[in-house]
Amino acid sequence: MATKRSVGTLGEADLMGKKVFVRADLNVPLDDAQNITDDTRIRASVPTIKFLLEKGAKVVLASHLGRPKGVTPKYSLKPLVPRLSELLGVNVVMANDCIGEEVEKLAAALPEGGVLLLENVRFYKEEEKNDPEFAKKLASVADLYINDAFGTAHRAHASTEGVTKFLKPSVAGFLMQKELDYLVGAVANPKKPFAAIVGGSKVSTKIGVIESLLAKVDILILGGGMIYTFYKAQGYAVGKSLVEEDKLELATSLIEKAKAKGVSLLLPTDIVVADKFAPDAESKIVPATAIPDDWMGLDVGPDATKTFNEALDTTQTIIWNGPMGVFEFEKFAAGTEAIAKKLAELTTSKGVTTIIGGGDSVAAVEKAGLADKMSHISTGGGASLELLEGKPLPGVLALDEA
Ligand SMILES: Nc1ncnc2c1ncn2[C@@H]1O[C@H](COP(=O)(O)OP(=O)(O)O)[C@@H](O)[C@H]1O
Ligand SMILES: O=C(OP(=O)(O)O)[C@H](O)COP(=O)(O)O
Repeated sequence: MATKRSVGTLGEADLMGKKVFVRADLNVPLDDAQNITDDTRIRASVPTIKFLLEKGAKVVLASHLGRPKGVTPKYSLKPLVPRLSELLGVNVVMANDCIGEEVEKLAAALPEGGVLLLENVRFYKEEEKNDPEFAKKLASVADLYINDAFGTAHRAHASTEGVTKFLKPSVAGFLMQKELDYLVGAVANPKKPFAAIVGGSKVSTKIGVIESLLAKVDILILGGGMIYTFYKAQGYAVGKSLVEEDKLELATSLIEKAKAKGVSLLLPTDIVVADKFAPDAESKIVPATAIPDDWMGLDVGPDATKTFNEALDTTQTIIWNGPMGVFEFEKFAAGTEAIAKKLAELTTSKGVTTIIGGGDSVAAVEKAGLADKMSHISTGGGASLELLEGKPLPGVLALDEA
């Protein structure tokens, strides 16, 4: 993907008094009382907005929240206003819509250094259809466009892609830039040795990532539910563990590809097995070659963790996507926690570049309280997966080149 122009190239002359349409990913989790349960994505969006406000711009801020079908009060962005205002140090004005007369009036009345938050862009089906008329209406209240919504950059929607046809320049925000620097830059030109750790539930959802990373890494560590398909492909008994019967040949071919490319592929040597899929299941540690019938593997064992740690000790760059086990159950969280701890230690004590590629691995790092110890934690699950598979993201492609 060509390098894109970043917001840092915009100066006071470009921004003073200008209305800037900022697409952020403010898709944060809310509880039943509409309280924000994790404000990471809001905090991650602040540097770009603050930069614009300091340069005297007027910010028209847009996002989606959830996957509403039409106007749905539970998916309103209104609950975000107090936290946004607090983090930005300004009183954020909220519109009841994302297009139309009221939005036009509020945008026209914005002072320099003011922020107008639009209502959920997905309240219109035209957003996800990337309808040009809708994109034109969104664009009509602003002079230029900044896309900082990395988490939504894999969607070709009106506010992430269509709007760039009507606003120039269209540039990447600081968060978008940082995500691309790590997930594209550091992965394409890693400090070597370079290791990837891939886990998660199924091999089918990670094939693209594994294949793409096999071309770049020195070490590939596999964990999570997908490993039982690899074991079965090698003729081991896997009991009641998760297996994708139609991916056995693929698993064998991935093992062969790793060999051919000289990649050290590490599968766990021992497993924590359970008698049922439940937090209170009976559990025991067994060799990977001896999973008993009627038991299922839900975590990697201590020997595997030791081997993984020794391999990781030799590296300079590590990318991690997907938990090592069912980390949501305390009894089966140790393998995932050990990876989180190891990466935190290597980042802080040895300056190793550690990149956490979105999704459940981020949740695991946060659960372990180690989020601030990693080099980069992606704010996009689906988007980071697509990037790591080598797919171009429509929301990035549409931006001006640097
Ligand atoms: N051995 C296992 N058996 C079943 N599920 C597993 C196993 N190990 C991990 N998982 C589950 O995989 C899920 C995450 O998978 P996935 O969505 O592919 O990862 P990510 O969100 O990081 O991309 C978690 O909910 C976790 O409980
Ligand atoms: O939460 C998001 O993606 P993620 O769960 O893959 O990280 C983004 O806001 C994109 O949302 P979408 O998958 O409804 O388009």
